Order: sequence, then C-alpha cells, then structure tokens
Amino acid sequence: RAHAPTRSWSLKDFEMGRPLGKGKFGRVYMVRTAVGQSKGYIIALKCMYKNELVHHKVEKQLRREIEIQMNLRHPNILRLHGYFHDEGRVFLMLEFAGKGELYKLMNKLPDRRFNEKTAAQYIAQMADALSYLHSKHVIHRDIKPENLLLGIRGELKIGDFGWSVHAPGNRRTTMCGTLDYLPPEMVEGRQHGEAVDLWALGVLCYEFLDGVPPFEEVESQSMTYKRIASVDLHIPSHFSDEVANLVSSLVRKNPEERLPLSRVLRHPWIQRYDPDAA
Ligand SMILES: COc1ccc(C(=O)Nc2ccccc2)cc1NC(=O)CCSc1ncnc(N)c1Br
Repeated sequence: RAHAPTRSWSLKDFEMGRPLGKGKFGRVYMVRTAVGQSKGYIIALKCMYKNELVHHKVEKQLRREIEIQMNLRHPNILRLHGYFHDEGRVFLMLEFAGKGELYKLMNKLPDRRFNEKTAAQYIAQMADALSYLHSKHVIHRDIKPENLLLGIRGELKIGDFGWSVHAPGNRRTTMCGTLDYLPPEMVEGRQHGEAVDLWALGVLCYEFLDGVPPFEEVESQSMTYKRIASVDLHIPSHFSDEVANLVSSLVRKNPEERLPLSRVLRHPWIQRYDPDAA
C-alpha cells in the first residue's frame, strides 16, 4: 500500500504542487507522491517548523494527535496517512479534500446560509463522525466551520484536529480563535466530556441555517461568554419546527441533557432529508 506508515518517507518522494491554504502552525501544499513517470497519488502535505512547534509548546500535543489519528478510519474524518521529519521540519501526509474548505463555500452563499436539506446531510455526516470518535473515547473539542473540509463528492470531512483529546478532557493550554462554539462547562473552565461535541454540533447546525453562530457578539468576547453561560439562545423564525427542536435539544446547559448522537441520527429532521442516516 502506497501510504503504509511503516516505510519512511522524505521530501524527495513528492512532486510539489500549489499551496492549499491555512493550516495550524504551518503551510499545506497539494503534492503528488510518485515523482516522474507513474501516476502516483495526490495528497495534502502539511509542513511545520520544529522550532515553531517548540516555541508554542505543542510538540507533545502533536505527537499525541498523530498517535490518535493514525488509527482513525472514517469517510467523514480527514485521513492522516503518515508523517516524517527532516532536521528542521515535521511533515504530515494528509488526505486531500477535493472540494476544499467549507467556510470558503459558506462565504460564497447569500447570507452564508445552507438550505435545510444540505444542512441536515452535513449534520448527519458530522454526527456519524463524532459517534465514531466518541466510540474511541476521543473528544474533538473544536468543531466549527473553519475546521471542516469537503471531499470530492461534497461530503463533509472533519479536517483539522488542533485540540482533540482522550476523554475526559480538561484543557490546560489557553484557547485561541473563536469562542462561539464553546459550551458553558468549557467557558467556565470546568471538567468536560464528550458532550462538548454535542453542544458544538447544535451550534454548527444553527450557523449552517442562520449564517451566524447563536451567541455571536462581534463587539465583545465577554458578552459572548455571558450569552453562552446563560444559554441565551433565540431560534430564528425561519427555522422549521423540527430543526428548532433538534438545536434546542443539543444546545443545553446541562451536558447530560444534550441529545445523544444515536438520537440525533434518528431525529425526524435528519430522517426527513437523510433516511439512511442511522
Ligand atoms: C487530519 O488532518 C490534520 C491532522 C492534524 C493537523 C495538525 O496540524 N495538528 C497539529 C499540529 C501542531 C500541533 C498540534 C496538532 C492538521 C490536519 N489538517 C489540516 O491541517 C488541514 C489542511 S488544509 C487541507 N487539507 C486537505 N485537503 C484540503 N483541500 C485542504 Br485546504
């Protein structure tokens, strides 16, 4: 198998292609694995500088992530095929997602909204991927549009595992990026488990349909905190009753009360658009 992790790879095994876009701590390129004559494979090669990883104190987290991800196989989770390093850099051999970054597609839509059929298919795919991760006691903890990619058939792929941990988690390093997807137990720095991904799934569903996340306060982060902690959720009138019910069942203060993924996949709103989801 071309990507057998046992054989060691080096940069000379690849034909460099165009830059693909953002990546945590590094740049990502489209590359082809076979140099010269034979067809080879297109993959996404992520290049990170060791000294930058050391500077941000994330080398341990990267090792842990590689450990976790080398064993993950799911159609809605971007594959990590392998990794290698040279004296100054670490390289991740990633599956190439043929239709790119979801948030770029969202930004092209009028008011960034998907219709309910598309949103339901995406949420069903996310629920499928999350139940696979949770079955391996992995919490993603950073579900948001910026971390989602689209495969060549338009299927969603969880594409960037900057913060996945084995449950139960208790984040030590500070967060960067948006707070919009954090549940109350995380904004209050409490113990948290897999249910943080259920909250985020509800927030994601809301944003797919309304174009903005439910607790967004562009002006003030502290206001976003307060709205999350008090679950200050207002369901827009254009939401169907079924999806209003699904979002309200996931975006709950008490983690135990959030709808389990098995019930999400069987929810009437999902079943209406994706009957073979469960
Ligand atoms: C399984 O995917 C990952 C697994 C791990 C990490 C990572 O950096 N971890 C990490 C890095 C430093 C410290 C701690 C964790 C990142 C990714 N993924 C990515 O970086 C996505 C690159 S963008 C892209 N990829 C494919 N096809 C496209 N069309 C695009 Br656009």
